[in-house]
Amino acid sequence: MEIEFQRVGKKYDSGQEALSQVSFHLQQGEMAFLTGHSGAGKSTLMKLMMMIERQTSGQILIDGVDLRTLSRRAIPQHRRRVGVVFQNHQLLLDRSVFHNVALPLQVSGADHEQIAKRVRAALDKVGLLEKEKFNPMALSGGEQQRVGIARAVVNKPQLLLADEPTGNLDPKLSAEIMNLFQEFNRVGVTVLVASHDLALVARMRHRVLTLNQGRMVNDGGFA
Ligand SMILES: Nc1ncnc2c1ncn2[C@@H]1O[C@H](COP(=O)(O)OP(=O)(O)OP(=O)(O)O)[C@@H](O)[C@H]1O
Repeated sequence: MEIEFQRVGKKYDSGQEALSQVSFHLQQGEMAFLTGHSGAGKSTLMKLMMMIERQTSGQILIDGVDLRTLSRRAIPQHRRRVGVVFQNHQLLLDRSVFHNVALPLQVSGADHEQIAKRVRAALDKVGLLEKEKFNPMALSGGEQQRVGIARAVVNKPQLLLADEPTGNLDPKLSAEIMNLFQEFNRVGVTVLVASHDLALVARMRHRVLTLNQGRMVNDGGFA
């Protein structure tokens, strides 16, 4: 998936201007990091890409299509093409690892056999195939995060967004999670990872986008 922001602004109803005049272009198949202080606008930028929030100025083009021109019906279709990973992974604790990963497929109406195949393929990619019957509470923090990643990729998204995916993890586990994102990127998925961890971001040697008080202050260089 290819993404282009053209002078995008987002002002919340509260009056808070979270983004202003943000322009950048992510090529199909590119991987980049998004950094910036707390409140700089990282989550807002990702919410605009998922159409959870709408920009108040400027244009967002996804594969050349202006998001404002999408019909109401096209919005869920768009969201299915985007996989999202959060820091607090938001797993459901009343169901197994398997059923957590299966959720996005159930929403999109796939049959049982197909669901089982896709869920196991996703769990295999994150190295958790043998834990499919476990309750998420019985897993370590790093494993829980990998379940969240399996769930994000089970629909084979063309864009993977991760908002502070390593926030609670130690450096070794954080590096493992970043390597996983890199593997998805290697097979053609466009990946954008928001992270506070500048040392980790620098080690990954990808493009770095930096927000400061809602403005893009650095694009292209390494952290
Ligand atoms: N729903 C909302 N309503 C009003 N203001 C909001 C809303 N969401 C975010 N903001 C404000 O917009 C600004 C940017 O917030 P955002 O969550 O995008 O930053 P962030 O860079 O992701 O921060 P963090 O790293 O702390 O998650 C902040 O000032 C925040 O308080």
